[in-house]
Amino acid sequence: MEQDQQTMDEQGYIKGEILYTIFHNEAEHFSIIKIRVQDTNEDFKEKEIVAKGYFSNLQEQTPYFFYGTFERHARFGLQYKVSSYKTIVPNTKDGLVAYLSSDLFYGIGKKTAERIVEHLGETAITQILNDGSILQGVPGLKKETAERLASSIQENQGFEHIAVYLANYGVGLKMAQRIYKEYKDEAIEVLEEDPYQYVFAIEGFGFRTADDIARQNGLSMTHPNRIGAGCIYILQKCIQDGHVYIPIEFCVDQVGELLSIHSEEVRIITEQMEELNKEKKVIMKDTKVYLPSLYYAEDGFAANLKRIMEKPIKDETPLAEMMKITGDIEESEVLSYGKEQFSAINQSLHSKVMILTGGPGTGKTTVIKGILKAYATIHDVSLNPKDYDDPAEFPFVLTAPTGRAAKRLNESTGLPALTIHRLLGWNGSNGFNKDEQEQLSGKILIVDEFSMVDIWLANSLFKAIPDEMQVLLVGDEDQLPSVGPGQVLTDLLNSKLLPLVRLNEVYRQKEGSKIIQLAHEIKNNQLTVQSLQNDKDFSFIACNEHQMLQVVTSIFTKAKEKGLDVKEIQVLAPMYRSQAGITMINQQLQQLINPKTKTKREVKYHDVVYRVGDKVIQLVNQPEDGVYNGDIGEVVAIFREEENVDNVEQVVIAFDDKEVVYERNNYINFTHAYCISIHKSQGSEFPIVILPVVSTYYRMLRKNLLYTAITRSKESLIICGEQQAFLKGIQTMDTNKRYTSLKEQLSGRMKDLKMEEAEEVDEEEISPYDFM
Ligand SMILES: Nc1ncnc2c1ncn2[C@@H]1O[C@H](COP(=O)(O)OP(=O)(O)OP(=O)(O)O)[C@@H](O)[C@H]1O
Repeated sequence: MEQDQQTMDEQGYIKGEILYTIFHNEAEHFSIIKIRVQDTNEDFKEKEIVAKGYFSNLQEQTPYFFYGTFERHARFGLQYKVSSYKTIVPNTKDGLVAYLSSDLFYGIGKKTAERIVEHLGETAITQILNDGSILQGVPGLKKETAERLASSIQENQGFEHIAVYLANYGVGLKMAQRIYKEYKDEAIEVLEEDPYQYVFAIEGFGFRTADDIARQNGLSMTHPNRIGAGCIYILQKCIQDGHVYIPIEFCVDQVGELLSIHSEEVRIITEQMEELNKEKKVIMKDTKVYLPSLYYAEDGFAANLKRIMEKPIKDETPLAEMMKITGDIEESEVLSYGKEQFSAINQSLHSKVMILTGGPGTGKTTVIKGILKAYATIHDVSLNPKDYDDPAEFPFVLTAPTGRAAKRLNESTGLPALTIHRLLGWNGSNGFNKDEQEQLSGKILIVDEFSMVDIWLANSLFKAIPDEMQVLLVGDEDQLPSVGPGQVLTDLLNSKLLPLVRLNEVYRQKEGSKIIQLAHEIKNNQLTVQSLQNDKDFSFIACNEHQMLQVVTSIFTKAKEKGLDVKEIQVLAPMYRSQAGITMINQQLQQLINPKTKTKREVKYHDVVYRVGDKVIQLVNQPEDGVYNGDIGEVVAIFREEENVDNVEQVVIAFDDKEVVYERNNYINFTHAYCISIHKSQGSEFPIVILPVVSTYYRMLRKNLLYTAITRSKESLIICGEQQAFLKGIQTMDTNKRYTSLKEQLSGRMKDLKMEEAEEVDEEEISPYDFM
């Protein structure tokens, strides 16, 4: 403590009492306070100063040392920005009695405080901090009260002590709060012995900061903790690029580079990786290294897929009967299935697990509806959930990875469809309610937009599928892979282990859709400049990066003049930065569509203004509130702190069927959605899409990205930008290979499993018409 004091005294400080609190945010522990200055080593002569910082449990009329720096605020003038602080524990008997009987310590009145001070003397606090049980000897003090007081004193002083200590390493108060919450009294010990732990346990704690602290504490360049942390850090970073594993050699190189370890010493890295492997902190297999959660996710998914496939379907419906059944459906739907579509219906009803893939407008939804109806006829079951007394008896389970995709599935089939998270019952940090112990009920599971499902979610879903359940995985293989690690759909297709029907024939094109034509030309590498001629549902507006905002604005202005609902129009762009990036487009469109008015409430968060009426998008899964990454909503209310019982500022966002309340520390979970990223648009469709494409996006312009963007539009597509950039983009393949080993895992496991028809189905010989 004394040493801390010395180091801190070299820093600027203000000693003083809090007069009153000007602002306090409970969620972030952020406060702005007015201080009466008692002493300072700063060049400051005033009697009072406004200070701000992240504090825990500050008490008015209690003296503190505040360490920090002066800052001039544009509106509020000179302020003291506090980087750490500590209570000045009184050293007189009267002061101690006042301190112990203050609001800080519940249940201690003046009389009890006097007895404590009487018994322990002026050094009472130091004695209690050293050994809380010393309070047990205070006459008349109940054991419970003594224990509670000891832990409150330790808690209060503990945080300040740690904050002061961390400040020596340049770690601010906000981070200190997070560290203290996680490690409590062990924070300093961890910091001295293995600060790298913070990188993995504390959000926002950088590897470089931990490394600097470790080096200051004399940890050698090749210390096992340093190298181990470097490995885990590199593996975690690689997950962000979608990898499930990375080659050991690559990992060693990356760790060497991160830690500046010379090539002659790389042996030390390999040895430490083997150590981590023994401790099961990483998994090394052949030439690959994984984080355990990913290794076991792939392994678990493969094992569960095998388990499900091992139970074949008992009843076979003869082909002639299938023809008859589908013929009846065709009549009721007033269409006739194409050969591939019939194949898909027939094959899926005879396969335990099947994949259905195809581009836009090839009839995936039409086929799903056909499968549901045919299943209902074959098994003589109702498609109406209300006809079942026990909901668990309802045979059809429909799901999709995003809220919007699930909603579309529900609208197109008329059956209940949930997000995978809701289907499995997300229960917060502990995972899902449905798992291998408590599996899903139902007979046939249809998962739409399967290309978006990462290996973690695929594993969780397949765990919960009972042996007898039939599974149909539906997705478009040409779309972007999942945001999370893995490429489950692609790996399953490449493994050639599952029956597959690929729909190639386009039906919507027959209705004259240029959008679908473009999508298929991109997919088949056939698009030329001529394809970009304007049509009734497509236009290409030539402009450069600097004209983009003006062009997008004028499209919206014209749409408004024509009386179109601007909410129907969605701008999709590949990146946030640039003159024509998502951030600038959003700012511009907010001004046009939802401008500032005297009455409309707004809040500012990190330089972005959110206003009632703003269109916003959810950026992360928040299953506890039923909102998911990619859901689009509208700000419907903003409450000031004094206007609600929780005394915190709140933004309320309405999504399709629910309203979600966000407090300031969660504002990071949403952003404006006048323009959204193409990645976030996966699984959603919009009536009108505006797609800016300019050469400044060059690094992002890839075939699957542009294909995904174009296939989001249902009625109308407007591309604005440079033709050359667009043409170059659709010819650029995504070369960012993802390291995954699902294909190998599957072929290893399935060797001994007698496969059903695993080839792509081709029923050239038969046609439904033969039976009609
Ligand atoms: N056999 C068919 N005969 C006539 N029209 C069809 C046929 N199959 C599909 N369609 C029509 O083609 C359009 C696209 O079909 P559907 O929505 O099922 O395709 P999709 O693959 O799900 O497309 P997307 O992925 O773009 O939603 C629909 O209007 C549908 O009614």
